[in-house]
Amino acid sequence: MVGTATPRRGSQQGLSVANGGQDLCPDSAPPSNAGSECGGIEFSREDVDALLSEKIKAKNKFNYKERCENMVEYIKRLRLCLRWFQEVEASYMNEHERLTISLEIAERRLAEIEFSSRIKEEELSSIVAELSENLSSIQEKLLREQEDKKVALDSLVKEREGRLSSEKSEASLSQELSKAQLELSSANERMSSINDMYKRLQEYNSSLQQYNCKLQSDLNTTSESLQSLEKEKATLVENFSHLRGQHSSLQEQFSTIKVSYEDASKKKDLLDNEVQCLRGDLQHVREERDKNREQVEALTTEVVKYKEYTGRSIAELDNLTLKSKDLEVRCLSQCEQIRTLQDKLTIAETRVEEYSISSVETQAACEEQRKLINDLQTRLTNAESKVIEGEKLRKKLHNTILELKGNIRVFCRVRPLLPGENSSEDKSISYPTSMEFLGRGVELVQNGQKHSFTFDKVFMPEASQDDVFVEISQLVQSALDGYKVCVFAYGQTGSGKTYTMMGKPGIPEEQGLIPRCLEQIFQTKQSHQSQGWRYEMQVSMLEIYNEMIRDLLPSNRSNGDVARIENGSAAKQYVIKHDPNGNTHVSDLTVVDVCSKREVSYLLKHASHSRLVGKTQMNEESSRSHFVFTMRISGISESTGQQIHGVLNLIDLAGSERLSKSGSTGDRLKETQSINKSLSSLCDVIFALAKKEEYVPYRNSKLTYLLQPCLGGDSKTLMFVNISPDSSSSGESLCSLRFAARVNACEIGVPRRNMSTRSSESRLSSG
Ligand SMILES: Nc1ncnc2c1ncn2[C@@H]1O[C@H](COP(=O)(O)OP(=O)(O)OP(=O)(O)O)[C@@H](O)[C@H]1O
Repeated sequence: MVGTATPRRGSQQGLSVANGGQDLCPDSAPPSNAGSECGGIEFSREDVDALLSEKIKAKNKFNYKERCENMVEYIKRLRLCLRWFQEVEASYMNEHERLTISLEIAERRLAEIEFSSRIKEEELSSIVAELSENLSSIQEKLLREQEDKKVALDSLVKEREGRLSSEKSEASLSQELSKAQLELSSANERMSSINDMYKRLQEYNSSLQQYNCKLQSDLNTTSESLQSLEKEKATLVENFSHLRGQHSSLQEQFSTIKVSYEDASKKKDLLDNEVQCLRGDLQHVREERDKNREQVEALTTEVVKYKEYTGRSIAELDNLTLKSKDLEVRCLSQCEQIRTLQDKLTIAETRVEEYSISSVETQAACEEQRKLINDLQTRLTNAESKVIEGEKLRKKLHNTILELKGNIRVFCRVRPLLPGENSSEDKSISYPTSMEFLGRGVELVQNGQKHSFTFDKVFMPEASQDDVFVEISQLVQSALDGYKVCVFAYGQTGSGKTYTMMGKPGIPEEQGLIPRCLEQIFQTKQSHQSQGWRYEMQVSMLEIYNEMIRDLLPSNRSNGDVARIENGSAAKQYVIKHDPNGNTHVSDLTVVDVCSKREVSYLLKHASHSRLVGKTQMNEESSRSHFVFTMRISGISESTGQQIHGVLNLIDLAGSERLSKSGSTGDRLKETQSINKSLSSLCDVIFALAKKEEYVPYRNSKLTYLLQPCLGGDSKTLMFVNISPDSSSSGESLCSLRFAARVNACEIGVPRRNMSTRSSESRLSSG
């Protein structure tokens, strides 16, 4: 740009020189290199000045012609210069325009820069203000720091002093440090030993887990062997009764054989006597015959003598002949007699022989029978002792199984959908099918979230009343063995607690646990009688309604009582007491001696009519109270003098329900609140037991106080958690399942068998 602007200035001066000094031009000689200068694009002012001065110098040196030619040449050159100037001007104009545009752009940019600089300026001014503020605060800080510094200096002095003292203490600390290091090393050693112990404990833990698995498998094998033992016991008992039958029939056979043997021996004696007589007779007849023979011989010799000496008279001879004939006849008859007697004798002898053979045979048979009887008796005693041993083993195994399973066990029962409940909705309850959780797991979906639970047993809706009872029959046996047993049903209202405990009256297949337990108890009572056991049973039934106890058995009850209770006024005050043996007594409660299932069924019917039920939105016949059925069993073995005292508590709790859902008002609301309060007290007790807390709030409700020995004592307890499959109840079901899971995790005391060997019979104490 500088290069193009400079020629413009030079050309202006050049033109003025050319116009003003036209007379000068001819004098001036054109420079030898002018053409090249004009044709060049670069033409500076200095060049033009030099040209003019050359022309002035050359003014006087050339003549006019030359000057003209020079002038023409010079003009040509000037023209060229002019063209060049024009071109330069055009380019200048272009350049000018370009510059103007770029100037505009630059101006715009300048404006922008100015704007941004103004903003920046403002920012800067604010920063400056801020900085000035900072400065003032820094100055303040500085002042403060100076003050602090002073203080610090003072403290430095003090610190120095302190340092001196700390140096002293450092020495002592270093000693302590060395001690601490020693301690640290010992602690490290301890730590390593603890780590070792930890590893060992982990190993131990894994071995325990293995042991646990082994125990589980043992448990399975034990339960299998228990089952096989049960079967063996049943076959043994069968054999036993069969042997008994055989024994009695053999005894009968033996006695008939004995009688026939005695008859035979009597007959033999008679025959022996007869033979003896016959022998005597035979001897007598033989002697007579011999005598007669001798007589005949003597007579024949006499006859011969007479014949020789015919001097005798013919009459005498005839007489003698007659005599001899008579004697011969007698002799013949006697011979006949002897023959018949001999025949008789041989017959009698053969009969005697026969009888003696048969009596020997009978004796042998008798001996055999005796041996058989002895054998049977030893087998019988063996079988009896085997049965007793088997029974003992069964009890032991059963108790071991229960101990392994835990003394408080939880069974979950899901009832089927009832008519009117929505079966088309997504199912909220499912059951895992893996081998590990089969029959023990239940899964509940609530608000799209799945909750899994495991219990000792889960009964699906298809489970029958019998399937449920089979699982608890061992517990009933425990009550007969002298244990305290408690079975209770917990769950939301309408979830099937009463159905589980009582069942449907009048339909044998739908009988609940209580009637089935009674059947088992009375059947066992009957079968144990043959083993020498005698039992006494007593029952009591009560309900807890609005935190008050009501006696449900007839003798203590009248309609007036009910009215008074229902009005909440002067009701009988039943007091719950626990004795040191863990037995519970309720004062004034009716306790009835019972001998048969029929008697208890009658009492149960009476009690279920007396029980307070009401209609709620959730259940047509909702139990509004906790029902407690208690059976005390005392047994004595006549052979060993052993005594047992068992208790069976079967409890149907009132259903938990949400006030909002139940739609209760008035008295029903009061009932619901009372039910929920006692159930929450039950939860509190279970939670305290689960956490192994020192204080367990049993006394917070009548229910928990009554159940104290079952929950925290030495009894065998089973809880049923009843669940409704209806998805609209999933919230309540989740609460129930959570509570049941806590109960399942609880550890209560070891169950104790109430057994003694006193010979004197003692009556049960009545509550
Ligand atoms: N397993 C089952 N099979 C068939 N029906 C059942 C079953 N369980 C419960 N039911 C029926 O469901 C209904 C409610 O049962 P139930 O009265 O036993 O409930 P609940 O839990 O005792 O209620 P609440 O606490 O209100 O007394 C009854 O009609 C009962 O017959």
